[in-house]
Amino acid sequence: MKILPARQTRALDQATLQAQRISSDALMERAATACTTWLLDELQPAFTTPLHILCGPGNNGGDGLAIARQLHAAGYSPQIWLLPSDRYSSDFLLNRQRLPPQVPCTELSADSLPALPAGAVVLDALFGTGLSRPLQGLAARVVQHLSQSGAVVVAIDVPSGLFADAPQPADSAVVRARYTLSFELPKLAFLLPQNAAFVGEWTVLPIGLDANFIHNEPVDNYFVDAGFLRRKLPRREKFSHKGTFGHALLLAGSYGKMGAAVLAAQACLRGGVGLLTVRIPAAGYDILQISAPEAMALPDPAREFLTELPELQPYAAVGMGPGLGQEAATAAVLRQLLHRTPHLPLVLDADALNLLATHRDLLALLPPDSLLTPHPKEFERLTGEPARDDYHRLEQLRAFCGQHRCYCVLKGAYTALGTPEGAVYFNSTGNPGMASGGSGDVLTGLLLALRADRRLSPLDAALLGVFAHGRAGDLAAAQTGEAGLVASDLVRFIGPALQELVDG
Ligand SMILES: NC(=O)C1=CN([C@@H]2O[C@H](COP(=O)(O)OP(=O)(O)OC[C@H]3O[C@@H](n4cnc5c(N)ncnc54)[C@H](O)[C@@H]3O)[C@@H](O)[C@H]2O)[C@@H](O)CC1
Ligand SMILES: Nc1ncnc2c1ncn2[C@@H]1O[C@H](COP(=O)(O)OP(=O)(O)O)[C@@H](O)[C@H]1O
Ligand SMILES: [K+]
Repeated sequence: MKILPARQTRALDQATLQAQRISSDALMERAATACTTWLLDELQPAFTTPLHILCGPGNNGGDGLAIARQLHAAGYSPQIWLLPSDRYSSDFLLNRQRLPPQVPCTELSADSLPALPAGAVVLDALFGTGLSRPLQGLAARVVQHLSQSGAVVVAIDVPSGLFADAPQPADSAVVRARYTLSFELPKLAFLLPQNAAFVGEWTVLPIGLDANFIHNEPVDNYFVDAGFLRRKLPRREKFSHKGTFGHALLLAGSYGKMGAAVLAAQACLRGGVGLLTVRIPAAGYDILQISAPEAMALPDPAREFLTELPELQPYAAVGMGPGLGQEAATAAVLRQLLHRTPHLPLVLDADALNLLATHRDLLALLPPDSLLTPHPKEFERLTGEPARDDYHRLEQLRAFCGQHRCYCVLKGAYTALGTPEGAVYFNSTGNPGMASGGSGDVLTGLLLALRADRRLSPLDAALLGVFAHGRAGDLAAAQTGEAGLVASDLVRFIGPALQELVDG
């Protein structure tokens, strides 16, 4: 799915009205119907549940008024609270008129705020994508009142006070929603950790906005769901052989961290690689041979960490990082690797990234289309500059990928894949059970397998790998629960997660 900024959302609205020859109030009615249906199906309020709808002066408020009318028609008794204004949108006014007289409608003021008992449901329809400045005065007071209550808050389109695609000043008033119902497409703000407390659980409600417009509109940001990846992972042809899927080389492990090498190796094997060779320090030889018998072991002469780069000629892709340590001799191996692989697909993670950050001249040697997989702290080391906020970090991601012509997987709840062209793809799979040691090593191994598969472009390999890794986490968590999920469980579910994506 594409992620449209607020200004493009308005153009999408207009394009829809023209293409479908409908009036703006008909579109508002669709939006309201989608929200009402969600409320009745998902929240299933009792007829006695207190239902309050807070309406602002624009079309977001118009949505709230239309929802109130629909809830009333369904037998509920919503109460409306209006934010006074000297300018209302025409569809707000139209829906104000359409409101049955039985629906109580009160103007908000500092002395007149709804009493909100715990368990009350409040629909926040104060402001949507038309927010042009932070909330102040009465609107801010209402938001504060709301956050002090124990009410279940459902934000319509976007929590009021939250900019859909830009940071707001610290300590601005923003509604803290339990649920956010967004129309047609997700908003960038939903995907950033700094907004989690405002957005709550978000859902996209399709309202039939113009698909042609969405298709043709250039964007910087995408949300990757299973539909987005359809037909990207080719099935295995009947007469394929191990050469078809590439021979990967993994450089990983050091004394005490051989598990990282094992996890990455197992994930690479489950990721469908044709052949895998693993370069481990000599002390890791038995460990690897026993825990990943399908892989070939190529022990380094040194016992505890890597000191020599093997011959690279046989390999289709090279991965380096999990459990490496940061010895000077290992940094020299990374340097040789970068010098000798101008055309080999590379996947760099963990200590390989930390070594890049401490030997910064190496960054200039990164072959084009290299794939880096930092978590936010590793990314900060790579850029050398702490991010001011999550939006700034995204700008850093675009700049870094552009400057180094690389793909960078910035790991997190919505892992963000940056491309050399400046696009960012947000992943939709995964769960907090994956926030434990070793999950990243599994991702590295899986990505290495997909980069060794010559049938896949660098972008598709990265998108598929990140998605399947999270999906493996979701499949595993369904069995183990989130707390009980460990990285080796991810390995077991890579196969099923990939199989779901196979074309045809
Ligand atoms: N294509 C879509 O996505 C659709 C959007 N609709 C709704 O329309 C909304 C957008 O409507 P509008 O463009 O009217 O915008 P809003 O309803 O968000 O508010 C705009 C009004 O609020 C004022 N305003 C902005 N920031 C303010 C602040 N901080 N303090 C006080 N006043 C402020 C503006 O001057 C303007 O009068 C969406 O969020 C959604 O709820 C639906 O009705 C139909 C379909
Ligand atoms: N809350 C979360 N929701 C979804 N995925 C998560 C969450 N926390 C962590 N992950 C995923 O788990 C992996 C953790 O990687 P990393 O931080 O490198 O861990 P490690 O170094 O322990 O292997 C990443 O792919 C990340 O996206
Ligand atoms: K809202």
